[in-house]
Amino acid sequence: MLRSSDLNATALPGTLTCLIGHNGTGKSTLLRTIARLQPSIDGSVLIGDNDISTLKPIHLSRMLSIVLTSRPDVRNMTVEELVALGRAPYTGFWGRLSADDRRIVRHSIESVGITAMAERRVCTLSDGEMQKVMIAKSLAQQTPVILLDEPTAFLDFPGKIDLMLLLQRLAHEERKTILLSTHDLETALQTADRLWLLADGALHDGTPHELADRGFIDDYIGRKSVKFDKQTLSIQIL
Ligand SMILES: Nc1ncnc2c1ncn2[C@@H]1O[C@H](COP(=O)(O)OP(=O)(O)OP(=O)(O)O)[C@@H](O)[C@H]1O
Repeated sequence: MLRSSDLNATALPGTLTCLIGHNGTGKSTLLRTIARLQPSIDGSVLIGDNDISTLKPIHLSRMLSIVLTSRPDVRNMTVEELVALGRAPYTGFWGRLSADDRRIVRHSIESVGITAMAERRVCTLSDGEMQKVMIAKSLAQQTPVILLDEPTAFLDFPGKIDLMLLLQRLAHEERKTILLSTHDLETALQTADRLWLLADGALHDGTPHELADRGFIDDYIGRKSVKFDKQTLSIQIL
């Protein structure tokens, strides 16, 4: 849950929430603030009953993981080794993996369908493959909350659909709270359980149909040459 004087929104377990808004409205800033990568100017972020500003880093890293668009500088690692870094909050100073840690890493790799590339070097991966690896790392971290900043930005159209359906499945089947920012409005409308729409300094929180019915999607598109169908949540350029 997010609270401040102007913004108040909740992302729930078992749901995929998409954060949308025009360029520069503050999506990345909001995600980075929720993940405590930058200090909050105002308001508070609660995970369950815990205000994240009061949590020790080790506890926060067991509750929340974030997948950013930047590639980690670990080009010589294998995919499996990188995913295993997700176990860091549990493995202590030396980072030694137990049999249970290894099982969790393998399961995370299988969950995102990248078993065939487990032995590949990270530097050989495409952007889309890298996104899946970072999601597997996040799964290995076993956090109830996963944040992703524009995970579909560099993917081709089928890749975007695959990734959104993967995140939807992880939210629904593994009861994760998944919050991601995206500019892919139509894909978000079709796959998200809820939307957080940042516009005019406010955050509108609701299901895609609720926000569509309240006129927020039309306002966000803001073009007479674009027809938005509230029933099917589809967009047509006239
Ligand atoms: N390090 C920074 N220093 C100063 N201003 C910043 C910094 N980072 C972002 N901003 C500004 O804060 C505002 C929000 O930026 P942010 O990157 O959060 O937006 P965004 O919604 O993610 O944008 P986009 O969709 O273009 O990625 C913008 O006006 C941006 O210029």
